[in-house]
Formats: sequence, C-alpha cells, structure tokens
Amino acid sequence: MILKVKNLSNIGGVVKAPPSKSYTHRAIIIASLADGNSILHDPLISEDTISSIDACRLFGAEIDLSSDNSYLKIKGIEKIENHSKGPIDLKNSGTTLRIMTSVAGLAQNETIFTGDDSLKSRPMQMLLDGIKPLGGNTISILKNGKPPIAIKPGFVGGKSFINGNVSSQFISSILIAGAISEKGIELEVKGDFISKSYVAMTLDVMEKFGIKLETDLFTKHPDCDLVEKKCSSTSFFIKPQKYIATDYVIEGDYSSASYLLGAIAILGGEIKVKNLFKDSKQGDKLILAILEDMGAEITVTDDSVTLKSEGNLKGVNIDLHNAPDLLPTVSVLGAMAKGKTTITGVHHARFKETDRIDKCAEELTKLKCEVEEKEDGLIIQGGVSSGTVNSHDDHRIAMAFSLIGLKHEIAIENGNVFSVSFPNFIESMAEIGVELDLFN
Ligand SMILES: O=C(O)C1=C[C@@H](OP(=O)(O)O)[C@@H](O)[C@H](O)C1
Ligand SMILES: C=C(OP(=O)(O)O)C(=O)O
Repeated sequence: MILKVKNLSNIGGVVKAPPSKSYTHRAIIIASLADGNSILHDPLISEDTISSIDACRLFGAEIDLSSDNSYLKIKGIEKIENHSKGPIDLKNSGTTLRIMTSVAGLAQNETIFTGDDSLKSRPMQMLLDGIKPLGGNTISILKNGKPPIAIKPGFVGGKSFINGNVSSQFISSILIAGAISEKGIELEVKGDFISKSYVAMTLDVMEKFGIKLETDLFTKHPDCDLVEKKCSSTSFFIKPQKYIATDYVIEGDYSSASYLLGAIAILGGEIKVKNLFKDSKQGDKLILAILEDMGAEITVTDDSVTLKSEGNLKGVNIDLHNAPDLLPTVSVLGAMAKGKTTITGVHHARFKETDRIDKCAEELTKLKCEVEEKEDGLIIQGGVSSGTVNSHDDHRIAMAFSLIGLKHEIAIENGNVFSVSFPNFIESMAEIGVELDLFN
C-alpha cells in the first residue's frame, strides 16, 4: 500500500505518545515468568508486542487483554513448557526473538523460533554462543547464525560473556532468563556496549518485578550517564530468584514520539506530547536534544514534552550508538534541514528490520538528496525533492519518510507497516493536523 500526506490543517496541539514498545515487551515476558497475577496498564498492542503475547501464551501464560486495550491481565507460568505444535512464528519482532530464546532454554521441551523474511535475516549467533556456557543448547537450523533457531532445554545459568557491539537484546535476554535460572547469572559484556539504555530498561522492569540486582551497571556508577558510553563496568551478577507479579504502568515511547515531534519541528508550530517522562531510561529521549540542536525550542515537565519550532531546521552532528531507532527520523530531519547532518556510531542499525543505514541512503538518494553512506552512519546535505520511495517493509522507514511529505509530494510504497510499533500512527498524526492517506 502507498502512504502519502493528504492534507494539513490546524497544525500542532496536544497528543499522547503511544506506550513504549520496549517496556511492553519486557513487562509481558517478565509478568509471564512471575509467580501470580500481574496487571499491565496502558500496554502497546502492536504487531510486535502481539508476537510476545502469543509466544508467552504458548509457554503457558494466561494473558487477557481488556476490551479497550487499556490493560493486560497476566497469570504467570507455573511450569515453563512449549505447548506449540510446531515452529513458533514471531513475525517481525527481533525483541521477542532475542529475549524468548533464553527463556525457551528454561522450558522442559524443545522450541523452534522462526519469523518473516526480515526476522530470518537478524543475527543470533552471538547469543547462541553466549548461552552455551549457561547450558543453552541451541542451533541455527540453516547454520547461518540466523532464525529459524532450535532451542533445547538446559539453560541453568552460570558464567558467560558476550560482545556488546551487535545487539543489546542478547544481553537483555540472558539477564531476564538468567535471574530465574538454577544458578543465576554472571555475565560480562566485552568491547563496545551499544544500545545500553535498553539494558537499563530491562533491569528497570526486572527490579519492578522483584529482582534484587547485586551489581547494577548504572546505579553503582553514579558518574555513568546512560546517554554516553562512559561507564566502564560491564559485568552483571544476579543470584537465582523469582519474579513477583505486580501492577505495572507502561510509559510513553520516545521513538514513536520522534515522528510527532519531528512533524511539527519541520512544519513550524507548537506541539505538546503527553506521556513522555523526564526521568525515562529510554535512550531515544535523545530526540529532544537533537531537535533542540536543530533549532526547535523544547520544554519538558515530569510527564510531557512541548516543542516550538519556526520550521527552519539546521543540520546536526549526532552519535546514535545509544539510540539506533532514531536513525530513520534523524536522517529525514537532516534531509529537510539546512546544511550538513552527520550521524555516527550506529553500525548496529544495519542489523535491524532492514540495513537502515543503507536503506535510508538509498531512499533519500531517490529524492535527489546528497547522502554519503559510512560504515557507522550517514552524512546528509539538506535538500530533497518530490518522488516515490519504498519502506522495504520497515516500519520506522515508513513513518520517518512520511515526514518528507509535509513539504514535498512523496509517495511511500509498502507504507502500511507502521502497525509493527505504532498502530495508531495515522490517528495520532491526524490529531496534530497531518492527514495521511493509505491506498492501493
Ligand atoms: O531491547 C529492545 O527493546 C530494543 C533494543 C534495540 O536493539 P539493539 O540492542 O539490537 O540495538 C532497539 O533497536 C530495538 O528496537 C528494541
Ligand atoms: C529494531 C526494532 O525492533 P526489533 O529489534 O524488536 O525488531 C525497531 O523497533 O526499530
């Protein structure tokens, strides 16, 4: 389907950020592993989080969604067992795949995880190697280090290490399963530690569900700023424990909010986005500093962000090692800005739904934007023209490129994929005066 901007009217206003995808995945999986009944308030119900719900149900969790999608009731699994009759299709969700791989190792029987073509291209070998010393007995069925993955029982925990330069989801996976494994976990993260804020989110949810963290990478190092990669300690120690069911409220999503804030930054005007928390651990909070550097005025309260913009953005230099999902948004903002935008530190964006560095460069080039592709980022000279682009079935590319349509006539092929992370994208954009059209 084609996604296009149809009409603009009454630009700006007040809108609520959708719930965080990353927090929703974690809360669903951890509540499913907890003793007792949890209630998750304001969960994100999107294609990706439905993959987590479906997988947890297959492992024995009882999960009920309220009729208005406002809460999930989860009765934790008593005996972890895979009840699926065949391979479990996780569709497009990398987070579900990575986290559930270690969890499946705790089960009493074998599991096979597979997914769509994009998921079958996501690297897994580092995780498979990382869980081997923990009793994790897994193979990549096609022997290419990618799904489909077969996981046999035997994850008992213990000591292991993993490189931190490909995906933090491997680390989140080992920590979540490791905390309730027989021996607990001692995990060393070697080398560059990208996307660290996502591990902070993992530890955050684990603590809310009762886990005592002996070594907390972040609180034991008060000088360690999550947004910078300065923290030197990279070892986690977690004794074997149990998750305790709880009531939990999911906060708003800064990655999804980047499209709403970005739209008004480009057009000019004022927008207040509610449900974005000042003390959030989300690395994508960095979008606020980026938009400020580009010329917008940002005001934050404890639970909202207000942006004012004249609509004349200027280029920015930014390292996205801790906020890889902002790459499509910042690429598009750079293309719409005056001057040069340099994005660095985000080699791991090549291992997402698509190779996002390559695909953003390819699609911007179609719009006559001057782009230089680097191994770990992009250099973009502001300036685009009308044309047709393709999302390559990548939800973030579809949503980010729709912002170009605010000022130029563009059509996005395969533009209907936003339901992976932001099912109400069209409705939320309409609330701020941007009418989008989706047609065949
Ligand atoms: O754990 C998570 O919820 C996520 C971690 C990040 O991946 P990497 O750690 O692979 O960069 C991010 O890109 C992804 O959208 C969600
Ligand atoms: C990379 C993403 O998600 P996942 O890894 O869960 O597929 C994303 O949402 O941009």
